[in-house]
Amino acid sequence: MANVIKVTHEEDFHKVAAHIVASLVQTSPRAVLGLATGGTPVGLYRELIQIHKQGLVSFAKVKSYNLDEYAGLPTDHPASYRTFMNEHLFNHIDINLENTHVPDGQATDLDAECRLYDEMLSEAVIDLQVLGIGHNGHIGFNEPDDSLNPATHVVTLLEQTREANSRYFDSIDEVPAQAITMGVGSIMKARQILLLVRGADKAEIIHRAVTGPITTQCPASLLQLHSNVTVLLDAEAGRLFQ
Ligand SMILES: N[C@@H]1[C@@H](O)[C@H](O)[C@@H](COP(=O)(O)O)O[C@@H]1O
Repeated sequence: MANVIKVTHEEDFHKVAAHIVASLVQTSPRAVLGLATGGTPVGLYRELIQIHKQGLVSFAKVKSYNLDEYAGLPTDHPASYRTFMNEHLFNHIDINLENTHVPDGQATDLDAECRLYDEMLSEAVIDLQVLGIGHNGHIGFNEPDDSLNPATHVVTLLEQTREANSRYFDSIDEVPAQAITMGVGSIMKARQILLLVRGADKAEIIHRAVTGPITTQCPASLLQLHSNVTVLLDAEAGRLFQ
């Protein structure tokens, strides 16, 4: 059973998330972080930058692995996840960019890139994996399906996922059809998972993921099998939890 934390005030959401990440890095300066993109963790990253600027935490020895990246998008495209991470976090803290890893969506051989990413992951145990959730229960870009691939793989994005992410592009036609994502096996291997969920539109899916059946049709429900998951909810996303 996940540890579910529901916060009342929106600003506390980001502060609580940042406290969890920063405390880990303070006690384990060589921590390995699994990082996520999307709108939800932006406040967490903003708070971490603040805490870093106050001199309370250093990321100099931290390593990071991101969950996913669009296929075929230039690394410096404004909507690439590499750009997102650089702009929202890495460029503002003392992390060594060489210690940050985001799958290379521009690789000519995407399957080879997936194998390479898995090799890197196999050499590093993720201490804390930050996750968001898609409206259909996806984690990373692991979309609902009859079966799930445990390893890093190329995925064809569902239309609703492209639609949800089209806000970062000029139009939905520009959203890549495919992405590279860490698999659920790699996510489940993390020592600790912090699942961040905000907004009324996520209330039903997160309730289903935490309390409903464990099914590949809701990839986040597999997290019920992990022994150290914290689900952080804002008031709206936590509407269906007592
Ligand atoms: N690949 C990312 C996911 O990692 C993220 O969790 C999801 C939700 O994003 P948001 O937080 O913007 O709702 O968006 C994308 O699909």
